[in-house]
Amino acid sequence: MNVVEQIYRKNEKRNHVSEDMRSRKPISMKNVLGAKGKKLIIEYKRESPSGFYGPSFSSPEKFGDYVKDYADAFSVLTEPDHFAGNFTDGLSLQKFEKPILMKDFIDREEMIETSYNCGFDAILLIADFLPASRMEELTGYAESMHMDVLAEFHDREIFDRIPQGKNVICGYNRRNLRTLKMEGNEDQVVELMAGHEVKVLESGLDRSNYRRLLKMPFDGYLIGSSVLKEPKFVIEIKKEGSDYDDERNE
Ligand SMILES: O=P(O)(O)OC[C@@H](O)[C@@H](O)c1c[nH]c2ccccc12
Repeated sequence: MNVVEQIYRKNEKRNHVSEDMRSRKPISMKNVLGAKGKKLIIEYKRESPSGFYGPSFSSPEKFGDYVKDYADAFSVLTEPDHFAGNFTDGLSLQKFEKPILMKDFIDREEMIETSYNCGFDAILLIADFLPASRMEELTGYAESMHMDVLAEFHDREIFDRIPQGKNVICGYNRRNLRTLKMEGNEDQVVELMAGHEVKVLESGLDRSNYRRLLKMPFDGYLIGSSVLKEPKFVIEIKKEGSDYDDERNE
């Protein structure tokens, strides 16, 4: 069983946050990413099973302070065992008034409630590990909580599990979460994703490929490791992305 399946199996033992700790109403990540120009979703994580460790920022708040002028949205890994995350990691980012995505292995309504109560604006649902029926149900539940969903996939064969919905953002993860290998097949999925208003490219964006990837018809780019290792790179990505500011990627 791979590490992601192990994580999902432990979900029933995850703590649930029932106290509402929000300091503001949800902000629509889909609206923010759907506006003109290339949008950056910058991610905070302390480590990952694919080998990342040692972010340049000692806390999500310090991370937010640095990237706030370049990020259009934040992403935070909250899974404790393999990413050293915590559901409360997003609280300190609310003050920046940008949408915050809870990156976790969500497969139940209770985790969406926890996400809302911990100040997040959007949740991640991974189609490679959830049946279409649960993708639909959990997307509907997030909508009832006024939250958006980043519905991501890697395996093109399961693309039809991605729901259409007014709160759905479609993401393509370049990393295969079953093997943890980076398999950037973005050229083959652009066509597939064309029916979604807001499209996000995730994982493995770095100095070797960012110019090429920014040219592609994605609205948002989810970037973690390369910026967490070298924070000033985010300034270069934002500048490169600004060359496309008058475009809306149809
Ligand atoms: O650190 P990277 O290669 O820039 O990747 C960020 C993000 O895309 C990645 O953390 C991610 C995308 N989808 C996920 C699902 C679960 C855990 C992690 C992820």
